[in-house]
Amino acid sequence: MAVAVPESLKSNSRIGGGEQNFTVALRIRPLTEDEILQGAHPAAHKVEDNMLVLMDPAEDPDDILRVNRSREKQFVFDVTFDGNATQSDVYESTTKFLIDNVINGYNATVFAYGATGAGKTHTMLGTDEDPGIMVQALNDLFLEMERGSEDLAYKVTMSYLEIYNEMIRDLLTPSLGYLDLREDAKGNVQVAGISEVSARSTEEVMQMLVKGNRERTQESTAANAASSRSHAILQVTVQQRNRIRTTMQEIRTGKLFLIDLAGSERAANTHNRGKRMVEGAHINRSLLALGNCINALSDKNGPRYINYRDSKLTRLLKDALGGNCKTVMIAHISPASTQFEESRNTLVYADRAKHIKTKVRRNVTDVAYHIAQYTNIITELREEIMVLRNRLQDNGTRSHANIQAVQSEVLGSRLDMDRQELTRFKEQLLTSFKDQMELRRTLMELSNASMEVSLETSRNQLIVTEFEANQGRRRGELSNLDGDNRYLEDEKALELAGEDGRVDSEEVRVARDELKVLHDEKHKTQRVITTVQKELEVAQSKTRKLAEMIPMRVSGADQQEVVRLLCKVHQLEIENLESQSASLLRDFQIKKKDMVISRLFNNRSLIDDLIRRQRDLLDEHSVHCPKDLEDMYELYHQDREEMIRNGLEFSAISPLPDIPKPLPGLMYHPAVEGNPDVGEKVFTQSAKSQHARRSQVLSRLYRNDPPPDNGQGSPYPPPVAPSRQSKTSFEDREVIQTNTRSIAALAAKKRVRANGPVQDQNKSFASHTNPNGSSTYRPLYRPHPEGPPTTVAPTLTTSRLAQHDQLIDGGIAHEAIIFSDDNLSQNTLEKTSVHTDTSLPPLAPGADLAYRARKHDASENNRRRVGYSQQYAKTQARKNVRKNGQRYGEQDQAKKLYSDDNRSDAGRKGNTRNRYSNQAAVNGTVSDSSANSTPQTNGGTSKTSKKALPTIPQYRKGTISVTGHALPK
Ligand SMILES: Nc1ncnc2c1ncn2[C@@H]1O[C@H](COP(=O)(O)OP(=O)(O)OP(=O)(O)O)[C@@H](O)[C@H]1O
Repeated sequence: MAVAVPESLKSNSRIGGGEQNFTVALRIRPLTEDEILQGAHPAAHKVEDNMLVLMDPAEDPDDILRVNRSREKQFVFDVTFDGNATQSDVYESTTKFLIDNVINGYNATVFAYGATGAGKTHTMLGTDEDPGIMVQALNDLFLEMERGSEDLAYKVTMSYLEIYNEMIRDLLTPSLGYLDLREDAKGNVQVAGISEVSARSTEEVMQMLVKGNRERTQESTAANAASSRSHAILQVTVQQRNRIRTTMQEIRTGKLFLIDLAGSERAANTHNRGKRMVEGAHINRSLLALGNCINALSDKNGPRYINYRDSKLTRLLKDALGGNCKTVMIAHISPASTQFEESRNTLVYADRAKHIKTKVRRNVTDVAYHIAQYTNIITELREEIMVLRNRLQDNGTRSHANIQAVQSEVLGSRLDMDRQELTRFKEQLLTSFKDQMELRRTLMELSNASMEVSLETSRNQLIVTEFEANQGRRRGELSNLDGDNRYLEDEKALELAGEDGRVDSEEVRVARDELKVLHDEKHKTQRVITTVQKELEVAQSKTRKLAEMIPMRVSGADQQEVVRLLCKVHQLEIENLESQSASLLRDFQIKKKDMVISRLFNNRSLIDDLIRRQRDLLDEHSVHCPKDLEDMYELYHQDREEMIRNGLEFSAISPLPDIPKPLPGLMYHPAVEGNPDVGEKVFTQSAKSQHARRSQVLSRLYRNDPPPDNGQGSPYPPPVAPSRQSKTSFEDREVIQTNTRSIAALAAKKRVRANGPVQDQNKSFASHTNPNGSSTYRPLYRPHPEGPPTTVAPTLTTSRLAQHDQLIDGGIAHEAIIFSDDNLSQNTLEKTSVHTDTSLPPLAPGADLAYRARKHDASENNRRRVGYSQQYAKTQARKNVRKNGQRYGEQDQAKKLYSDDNRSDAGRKGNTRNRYSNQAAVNGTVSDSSANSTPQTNGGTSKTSKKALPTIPQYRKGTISVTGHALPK
């Protein structure tokens, strides 16, 4: 049955000092079998937790003297236990709260009081199976100390003694005999020589307790089979001190006294005799002294003299009874009616004890160490410092290791983050690079498409302008026809004319339609290019920002190196793409230059026609030709002859018109008019005189100086208008340019001859010598994709080849071509005389590869460039030599060729046509326009001769080709 802690005990249970009342508890044991056999009945009854009623079993209703007295007596204590209370209940309510007080330096006493056989030993000592207060208190004490602060150190000592017949005996060391009580100057009573045994655990205390109990004097009496014949006192001293040593150290000393008193006994009940009776007398005397002390201490009139000295028991319990101690008295009674008197006496004593007050204070000793002790203290402190240092070092090492572990962990996580971030950045960067490259590639393809459109546009424009130029020629020729023939031709023209009056061939119509489509395509492509360029700028900006941000976000050197390499790879990809783009651009430029060359040749052809027509008009109308014009005619003839002599005849491509000889009286000497020999003499003047004359002409032309007097009094031509001057200058520059080309072409021809067949040296050309002595080279251009393989290939004369190469690779002329190409206006093109032949023969298989090989053979190109450079140097040297008036064999040869050519001409009119016809017949022209015609071998104004006009470059889908000529067998 659990017993609640009474309110009165709660104040005592608090840790602290001050005046405190005795705590009195009452325990009523159960009836024993003997008592029941004796017919006893319960006389004591617990009526409440703190109250009992004692019934007087001897009440006699007939006793008149006691009639007015109450049969029952009520007692109130702090707590009351009956026979149902357990050992634990009693301990919890009476003793447990004292443990903390003792540990903190307060004294406490628990003693069991009562008659013999009332159950004191049972409460205090108990049994092994049902331990009493001593065991439980010591057990709790050690547990509390273990739970105490680490800064506090405890020392527990115990002594166990008995007072038997007023003699003190050490139960732990019984051999010590009887011990005396001594009192120091402060009045503290101590047992001299008693052994104080240190205990470190509850087990040690229990072992000592068991050992001491074995030594305790117990005898069998009539009242108790195992009656304690002595007072047993267990003293447990707890010293508490701080672990930190200082010069002044506080030591708290708490003492716990657990006392099992011997029971008072009445001799009548115990039937003791002899020794037992003596023992009983001592017991009763000491208990009487205790009772007296209690009576004195509990006097309501205030404290009076307390005679502790009447017994050793009271002397030892001096502090417990009236001093510095928290005291708990557990009174024990038997409920048996047969023990009524003993029980009543006990209750009366206990009731008095309730009024006893004690003054409790903490037992604190401040220890001041002597200097002599300081050495030990210092040594101890040093040892402690060393221990602490080692501990710190261990902790430090552990901490250092921990820091390293944490650092490595942080580093690892950072590296992981870096790695993850790098992966993310890498993906972003690669995506950005990929987008950028896609855009660049798209831009390149669009640029290429734009170039293709441009080329295709030029090709169609060429077709149109050529056609229109031919129409112009034809109109001019018609104007020369007589009436009937003109009528017939007009009828034919009307038949061919469309609704708009324009006479377009099918090819021209297609070309015009394509031009419209190409015009739209050009603008459309340009718009797309603009859009893609903007997208590329955005992508570049994004990539730039990413590339700038990544090094700041990625800390590792390796990671940064990875990013740098990625950027480098991207840069290389860009360069690769740019080189591809540049290659495409070069191809495009070459194609455009080829086209420009073609246009220039056509332009030259137109100019030749113009000159011829003008000359015809001059002849027909016998117009006086000014001296400077005659000079220009002369220069024109010289250049032409030189080209012919050097194999730069344009007959196969753009034949020179049959220029009429200069009019007599101007260019020629009057004395030799009509005499070809004399005429020849004119052209066989010395190179020096030729050069001087040429220089004069050029000088005049460039400075627009007035022509010199011809000595015949002929008037100077009227002053040339600025526009006219300009035109003349342009034409003159053309002449100069042509002359320059001639020199380069001559050099090229010589080089070709020196190197043997071009096909061997240069895989792109096959050469053969034409019957007229000029070399014709067949370029191995790309085969027409729609045509079957054939042995027929287009041809290119040596002069064309040389001009082509020279223009492509040579200095000023090269640049001039580029600029003239870029600045070539539509009007200019329309004015250009072009002849086309749509029946291109397919090329031989592999020709394309050969052409490409030539284009991309850098070493070959370099070699050729070196050759051109050398040739250019030679040309310059020749010019210098000419300036010095030296004569060259080539000029003689040119004159001879020119003379031969003139002699073979049937006449000025139609001479050109004859030459075209002859050339076509020799070369076996197979153009559509001439395929069904019969080649003319003699002069005349036949239509066939017109159709056999010189071949010109023909462009197809951006690929250069040349109107074909059958290779000579
Ligand atoms: N609360 C109890 N419950 C059961 N039995 C008890 C109780 N108290 C005492 N007894 C029994 O009563 C008998 C006497 O008890 P105990 O020896 O403890 O008395 P005592 O007061 O110590 O006597 P004495 O003064 O002679 O030593 C014992 O046999 C004991 O087992």
